[in-house]
Amino acid sequence: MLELKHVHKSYALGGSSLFRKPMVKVADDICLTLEQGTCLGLVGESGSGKSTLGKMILGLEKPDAGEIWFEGSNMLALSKSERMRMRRQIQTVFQDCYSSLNPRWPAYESIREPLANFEKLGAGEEKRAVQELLVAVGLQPEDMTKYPHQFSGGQLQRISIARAIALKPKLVVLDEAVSSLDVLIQHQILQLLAELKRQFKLSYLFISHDLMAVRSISDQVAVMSSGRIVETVSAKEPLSSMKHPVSRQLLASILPTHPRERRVSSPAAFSAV
Ligand SMILES: Nc1ncnc2c1ncn2[C@@H]1O[C@H](COP(=O)(O)OP(=O)(O)OP(=O)(O)O)[C@@H](O)[C@H]1O
Repeated sequence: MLELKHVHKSYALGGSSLFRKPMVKVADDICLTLEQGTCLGLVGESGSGKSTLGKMILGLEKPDAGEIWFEGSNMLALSKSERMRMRRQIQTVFQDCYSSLNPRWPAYESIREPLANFEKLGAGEEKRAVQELLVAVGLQPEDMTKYPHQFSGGQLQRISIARAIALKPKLVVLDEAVSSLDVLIQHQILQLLAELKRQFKLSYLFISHDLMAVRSISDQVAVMSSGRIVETVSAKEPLSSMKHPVSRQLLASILPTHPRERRVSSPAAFSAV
């Protein structure tokens, strides 16, 4: 479904120098494949380039070099109208549900907006579609009249998810989508995402710094460090199959050496240890 071939991206480092600014590589020869109906987890420390990779797949950033293929088309070679058509097939959920939803809009407007942009439904059909989406994400149809400040963080993320799946996309880029939630709510949202993936035949790119959350939902896990994919493993393999020093470092941060000292940070981690 999605293939990245030798993708490169650099940013100029800040500063007021008159001379050529030094560049930082955030994607360095990235090659990745995501099969239809699966979840590819992308894990790595802060600043390793995960979000930039997600943005390039969403068309929000342009690679300096390389190709991004989606459903047999090179996304970087599409015309504007073809890109728009393709764009509806790839949706996203960001970490910060408070800023990704308009505080002045009731849930109805937030979920309806993509439908209004891309589909010409009658008012009754739109309302029915929004209500069905609310139910699909575990909320009530009546919740459509409520405003963001009337929801909890977990409920807001459910609305962001409803909005992301409103157009029945093929791929959803989930960028730290559960990171701002407390542990139990994270677990519920991960379960919801797994259920929606099955129900709506979705594929996911799940970006997180939390290795256990990534493993709990992904089929494949790619580890990123300084703009490079340093290791890709099946999520079914035991943790010990992760050999790269960066992967070991991520593991060490969640699994202290002595069992008595283990502070289980998520239900996913709990089942793994
Ligand atoms: N628009 C930009 N201009 C310049 N530098 C940028 C820009 N966007 C990101 N960067 C830099 O690129 C690097 C990678 O950022 P990115 O957000 O992709 O990493 P990340 O792995 O998602 O990190 P985090 O988990 O903290 O979000 C960082 O050093 C960041 O400061």
